[in-house]
Amino acid sequence: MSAGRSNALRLMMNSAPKSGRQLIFPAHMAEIDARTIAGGTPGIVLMERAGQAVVTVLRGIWPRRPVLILAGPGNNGGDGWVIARLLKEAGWPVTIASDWPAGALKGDAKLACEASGITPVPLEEADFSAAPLIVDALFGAGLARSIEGKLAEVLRRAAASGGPVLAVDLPSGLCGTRGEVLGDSLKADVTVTFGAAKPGHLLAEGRCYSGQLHVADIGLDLCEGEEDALWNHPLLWWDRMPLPPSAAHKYARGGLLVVGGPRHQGGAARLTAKAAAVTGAGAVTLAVSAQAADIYAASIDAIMLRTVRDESELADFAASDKIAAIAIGPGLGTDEKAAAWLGAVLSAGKPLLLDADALTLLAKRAERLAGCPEGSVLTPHEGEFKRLFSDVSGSPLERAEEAARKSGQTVLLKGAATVISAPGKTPVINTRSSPYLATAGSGDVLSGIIAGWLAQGVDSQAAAGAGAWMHGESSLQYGPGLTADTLWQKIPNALHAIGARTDD
Ligand SMILES: NC(=O)C1=CN([C@@H]2O[C@H](COP(=O)(O)OP(=O)(O)OC[C@H]3O[C@@H](n4cnc5c(N)ncnc54)[C@H](OP(=O)(O)O)[C@@H]3O)[C@@H](O)[C@H]2O)[C@@H](O)CC1
Ligand SMILES: Nc1ncnc2c1ncn2[C@@H]1O[C@H](COP(=O)(O)OP(=O)(O)O)[C@@H](O)[C@H]1O
Ligand SMILES: [K+]
Repeated sequence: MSAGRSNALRLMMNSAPKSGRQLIFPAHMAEIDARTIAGGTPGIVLMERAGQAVVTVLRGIWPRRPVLILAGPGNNGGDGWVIARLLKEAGWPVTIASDWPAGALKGDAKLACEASGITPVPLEEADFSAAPLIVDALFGAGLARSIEGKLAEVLRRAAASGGPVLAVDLPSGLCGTRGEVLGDSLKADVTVTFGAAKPGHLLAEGRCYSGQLHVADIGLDLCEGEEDALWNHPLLWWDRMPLPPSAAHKYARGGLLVVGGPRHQGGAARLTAKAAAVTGAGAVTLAVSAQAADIYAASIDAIMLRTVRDESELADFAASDKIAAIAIGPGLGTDEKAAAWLGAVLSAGKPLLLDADALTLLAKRAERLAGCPEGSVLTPHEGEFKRLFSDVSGSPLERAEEAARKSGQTVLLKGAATVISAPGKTPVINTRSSPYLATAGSGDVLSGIIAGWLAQGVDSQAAAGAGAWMHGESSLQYGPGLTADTLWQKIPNALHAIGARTDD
């Protein structure tokens, strides 16, 4: 590793240790909890640390104000009782609403309730009229079924109060595994969770319900490598990315072939090609038919254009030494000719970035999926995913994993939270992104970034992880006004943000 690279990494290590990127399912976290207790840390000590962590975050955000704590029947409620006691000791006006007084509680939650010296009001009598700061400690990791009836009514009243909400561990009613709301839930402004974030904080409705997420270290016995998923960050892949050596020449930096389509769809492949070039592929060539060449040529400068007569000429070019990877799908079309061109690049044996129309074509002829060269990346959005893997169901995480298993390739399932799964590897969830990405053509730019890394010899999982992160980072740097045809211009900012530099 070069000195430049190691310095960049060291800087990142200081700001975000890799362990901070672990994602753990709630049921798995309960095992870690039990292991920690068996290792000599009493449960009540963990609960005390959890409560203390919440109070530290809470006091860092809000000045003293009335607090209403909703406490449930389990240990999530126990945390609520610790928070109540600590806030009361600090002189905050605290009310606790719970249908489970000390006599109805067990274990650490009972101890925490008794230690508080506070008598709860029943949930039905919780007074939200003054818009207090609401601490949601009803249910966390132990949510076992949908929230209904009286409990759902309390959550609705809390939501209607307009008071800010801090959720303890998980917003009550949010499934920590899948990110779905079970019955009802309460949107939090801030969530403080313990040990590691849960996939449910990021997936489906989880991101919106969890608000600003804080992960508190409470001394759980959590091992490196036991995570169920990883939360995307440059630390996961940056040490696998090449930096241009001083003696670089363009083909050594990676030759990428981008396959174009009909005249009227030229924009998509051009966006892919431009994004790949900015990402660092040294020589990007767009291959198009003679009929479409003038349209493509009209708005590319740094991208090379090559006209090909037919699929056999495309196959020859794809197989040449100058091509390290191939991107196909954006603007390809789905007619017979497009299918033949897809067949030509599938046989080249180079890592492929398969998106858009290429995925639709593959869905029509599923046997072709098995012929994809090793190290390829599939980037479906929800619609394409359903076409391609019609028999796969579950959360985005489960579906991406199953699709990677079935196809033997890295699958990146796009969405507000994007999931990247490679066969046999821990899946990665990307939430570094802006909703402004929901604009036509932004997926073509993502394809270009990933293909740009594939062309530089980066493995498919790292290329997809880096692609999702840089795409999102570019969108955040852009902000309002983002359109796909200018998004690629922010890619250099994303490269700078992750510390890319040369060896010098
Ligand atoms: N892991 C850690 O490291 C640490 C974890 N800590 C904390 O512990 C929390 C997990 O505690 P937990 O296991 O007691 O589960 P919790 O969320 O309180 O709920 C279980 C209770 O709720 C009930 N119930 C469930 N769903 C329901 C529904 N829909 N409607 C009605 N009732 C429902 C369920 O009833 P049952 O299903 O048994 O009938 C049971 O009584 C975790 O989130 C964190 O805050 C920290 O203290 C320390 C470190
Ligand atoms: N609400 C959102 N928040 C963050 N990213 C989003 C959101 N909606 C879409 N995206 C991202 O925008 C891109 C859209 O890609 P895609 O659906 O293929 O669009 P297109 O086909 O028009 O290029 C994906 O990378 C997706 O993850
Ligand atoms: K909660």
